[in-house]
Amino acid sequence: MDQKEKTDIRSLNLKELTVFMEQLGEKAFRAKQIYQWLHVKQAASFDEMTNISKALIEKLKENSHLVSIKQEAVQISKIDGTRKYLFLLDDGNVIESVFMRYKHGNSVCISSQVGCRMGCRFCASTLDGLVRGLTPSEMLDQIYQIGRDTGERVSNVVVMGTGEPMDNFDNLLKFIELLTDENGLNISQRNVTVSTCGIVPRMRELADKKLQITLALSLHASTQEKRLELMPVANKYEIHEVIDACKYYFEQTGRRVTFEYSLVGGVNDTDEDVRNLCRLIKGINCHVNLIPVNPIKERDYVQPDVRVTTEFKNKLEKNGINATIRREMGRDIDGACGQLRKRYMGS
Ligand SMILES: C[S@@+](CC[C@H](N)C(=O)[O-])C[C@H]1O[C@@H](n2cnc3c(N)ncnc32)[C@H](O)[C@@H]1O
Ligand code: SF4
Repeated sequence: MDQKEKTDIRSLNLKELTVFMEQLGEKAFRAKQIYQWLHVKQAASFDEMTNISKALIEKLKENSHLVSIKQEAVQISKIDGTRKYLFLLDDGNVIESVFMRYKHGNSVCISSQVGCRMGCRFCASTLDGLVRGLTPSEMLDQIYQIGRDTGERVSNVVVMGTGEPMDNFDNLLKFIELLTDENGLNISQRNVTVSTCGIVPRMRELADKKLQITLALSLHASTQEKRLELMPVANKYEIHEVIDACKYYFEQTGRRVTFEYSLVGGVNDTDEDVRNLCRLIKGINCHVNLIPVNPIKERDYVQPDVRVTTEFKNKLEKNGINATIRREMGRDIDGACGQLRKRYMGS
């Protein structure tokens, strides 16, 4: 059987794995054992499953495929221990993930797609378009591999690497289910953040699931006109529609929404921008994350002065809006998101 036709065993939930085992003529309790190997012990191959008979391992190899991504490179920051990983997928594609240490625990930022088709002007991940969405197992294995490599527990997961998670929606939902499953890694839903450029129907659908995960909206502008300059997705979903979807998310889940705002010098960092932003999001239970734009060589966007960034934050706070300036992690190894992969691919 071709690899592609085989069941992606690490993407199955326990119920599906039980059905799969029954189809192979095995007892249901075997499913629990194998699920443990896949998601608690995080086995990289079937041969690691020492309490499973050789015959069953052969049957599993014949009928299923165990996704295990390969660490191709890692850059480690001398400043704060941030690690940037490059992983090789079975089909030869490469993706990036980042491990960060915070006071409240270790956090992993994962990719959800190979490339992205959303075309945001400042983002390196989209320069070569979308190749494909990642499977639930490929999303999970970024966390498993990093846990193995560092030997440390991962307590927070942010879906903020390459790709638009809402453009890979079913796989995203399955990934969250597996990640937060009490029989698996059991990460609390509250410690999971999904960031989107604003695909309104999917944001609303996610809200209806009433999960306890945090939704982060990449807002980056305070008016429809300015957002259009930076983010082509604004052609499809108007800024007020996107804000309404955020309000809906809060209503359905009770979870405070995060607005990400990449500050670009001379583009969205003026007094008028901050005034418009206050007007746009006033009254919403939210938090604003200000991120000085990370320049990429393909565009001439620059970071504002530190003074301008601080002023921007202070003005938001004066208007009663919670705001932080995102601390740059791994400054010495940093390239903007997606740049390590681009360099690896030789462009
Ligand atoms: C790479 S995206 C992935 C998640 C999702 N596609 C989104 O846009 O929210 C994660 C965040 O990184 C931001 N980002 C992308 N390129 C950036 C850059 N050069 N400087 C600062 N932030 C950037 C995005 O705007 C977004 O808020
Ligand atoms: S910012 Fe997010 S949605 Fe926009 S191009 Fe980059 S990855 Fe895609």
